Amino acid sequence: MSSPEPSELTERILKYLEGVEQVDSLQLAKEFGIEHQKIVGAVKSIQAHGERLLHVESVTRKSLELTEEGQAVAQGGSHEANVFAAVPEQGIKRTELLAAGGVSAQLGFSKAMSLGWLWLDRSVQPTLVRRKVGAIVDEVREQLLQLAELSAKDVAEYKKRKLLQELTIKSLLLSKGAEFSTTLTKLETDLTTDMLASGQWQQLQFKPYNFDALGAAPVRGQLHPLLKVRSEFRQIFLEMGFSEMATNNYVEASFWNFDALFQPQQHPARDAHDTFFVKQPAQCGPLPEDYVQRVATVHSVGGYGSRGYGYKWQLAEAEKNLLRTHTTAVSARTLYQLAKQPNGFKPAKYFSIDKVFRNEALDATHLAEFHQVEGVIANVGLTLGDLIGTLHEFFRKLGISELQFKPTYNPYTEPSMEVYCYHPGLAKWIEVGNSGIFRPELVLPMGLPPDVNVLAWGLSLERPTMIKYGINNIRDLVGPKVDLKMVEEGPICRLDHD
Ligand SMILES: N[C@@H](Cc1ccccc1)C(=O)O
Repeated sequence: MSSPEPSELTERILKYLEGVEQVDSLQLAKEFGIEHQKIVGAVKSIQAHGERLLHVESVTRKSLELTEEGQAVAQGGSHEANVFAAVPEQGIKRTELLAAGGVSAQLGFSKAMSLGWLWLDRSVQPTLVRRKVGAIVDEVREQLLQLAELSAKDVAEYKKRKLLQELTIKSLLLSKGAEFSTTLTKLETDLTTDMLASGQWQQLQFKPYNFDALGAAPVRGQLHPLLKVRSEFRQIFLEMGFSEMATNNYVEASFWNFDALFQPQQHPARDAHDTFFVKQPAQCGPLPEDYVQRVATVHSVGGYGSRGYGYKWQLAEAEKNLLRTHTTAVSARTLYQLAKQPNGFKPAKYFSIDKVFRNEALDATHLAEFHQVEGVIANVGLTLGDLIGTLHEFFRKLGISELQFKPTYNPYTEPSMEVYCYHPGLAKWIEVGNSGIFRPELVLPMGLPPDVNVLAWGLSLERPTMIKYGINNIRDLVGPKVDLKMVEEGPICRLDHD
């Protein structure tokens, strides 16, 4: 289809109208070979020149059309006629008759039976389908070929059989107005100082304001999907009464990242393969001495009912600066602060969502930096049941209601559980988090009362974001290869929480 300039089209429409009484916009579209929508647009712009040029009336018509199946029947015959035609003189086994034709053959067979065209000969084994009449008239086909002559009852019947459909067609009926003309004066869109000074404005015609027009989209910043999902998580924690921990330090002492969490100094995770150690400053500032002493003791000789690891704990190892490998380092410092409150212990619920760093092999789902979401609850007498209940509530707010737990090992929690959820899209259980109850070797040296238990769980922010935004490769979400259009046009995130 050609698409002439809009102004060309408006004049073409007016010229056409000059020679006729009236014309329908659909008819024009057909004659000009142009999309109907374009004709409607051109009529609208003619109307902008005033109401007296062109008379426009909206018309709505209903029209009957064959559906795809209806067209097939009109061309190749009805299902029942085709089934009839497929029955040979000597009869045919029913299964054989129906084998090729699928659903339509089934349908055609029952129709042909009820019309009395076919009968079942049970005097032979196996039963045969035979013709009951010599010849038939395919009325359905004939009627579909002559839609105009259908009775209302037939129309209803064929609509039910999905052979016919009724369409509503809207168009514009055009005729000449009182001030009809085949040429349009160009309408001015701006009133200039020149027009005012020369007095020319008095002769000019101005285009009316279009208050319905959409304005130009303002240029604005856009939040990255990770930030959008982060604010949803934050909202959920806040609704559950958690307060946010201060995570604004990527550099952490090994002490808080590992030692305070009862991870022995020879633990493989501390190895330079997994951890980015900081060269400068390589050592952290002063650590709380008496607490460090209690941590040293519990690692080397035990205490609080534990035998410890039985190795020589070294301060120099704990003082090494690193990029934190998990947000649990922040949880450790926050719990130590909680234990030190001058007015005694008060129950607390904390959360954090921030960046962590690991020296890992990079692939489609792993980068050297990512975000963790972590929740911590400290209260008297908490149990594993409380942890499971809280996880159910937390994940339900994320729109995940089916959870399973699998025992696992973390140096800092006992018992520890991996959290799995059923992903209906992937039709399998996927791991969504890790959790546990902090060990006595961790909370007691901090100074928390012995009857207080601390529950905690963690998950990554990237994984739910990738699932939510349908991103398969983490490099499409983070890093230099990210398509900024994805960020600009990405929808807001709504987790289905209640
Ligand atoms: N720190 C753990 C997550 C976790 C947090 C709290 C309790 C248990 C596990 C991780 O990095 O995977």
